[in-house]
Amino acid sequence: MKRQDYISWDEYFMGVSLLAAKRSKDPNTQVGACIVDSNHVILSTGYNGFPLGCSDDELPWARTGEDTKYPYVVHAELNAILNSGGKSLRDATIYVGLFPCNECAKAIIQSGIREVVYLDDKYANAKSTLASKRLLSMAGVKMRKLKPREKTLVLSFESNPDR
Ligand SMILES: O=c1[nH]c(=O)n([C@H]2C[C@H](O)[C@@H](COP(=O)(O)O)O2)cc1CO
Ligand SMILES: [Zn+2]
Repeated sequence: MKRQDYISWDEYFMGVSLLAAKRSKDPNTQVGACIVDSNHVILSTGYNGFPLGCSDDELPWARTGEDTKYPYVVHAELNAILNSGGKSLRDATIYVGLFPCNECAKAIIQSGIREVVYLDDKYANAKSTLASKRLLSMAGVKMRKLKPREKTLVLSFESNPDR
């Protein structure tokens, strides 16, 4: 008989997006994204970070004050779109830890992605999130909050038959 405790596609792709977020150097919010086609093939991943060649050690991670991260950081969703290497993203689904902002929504729509699956919506009342939802719904992009069956999923690097 087949295993019964295998993870769902949704859990798998959101899990990949959460793993990508672990690469983020942002001390406050780590976001990951995973773009998937209609055959359940992963097309790309990304996380929030500074552009290629722009050092994490020289640019600021501050949220407030004179010099903040905001003008420099590339959002996870845009990084995932740009990392797809020219593959078509038409009719794809993007899994993201955090609901996309309006700038990412524009890129999502223009790249042909048709569904956004998200976990957290902690900035639901921000202008950027409201504008994002307005754009995505006008463009007919589906938005779906993932309700995972389990709160956690443990990965182990130990060699263990039960992992
Ligand atoms: O959609 C998003 N995707 C994304 O990658 N981010 C990134 C930019 C910043 O590095 C961080 C947000 O920082 P903070 O929560 O400290 O304001 O998350 C932020 C958003 C905004 O919703
Ligand atoms: Zn964004």
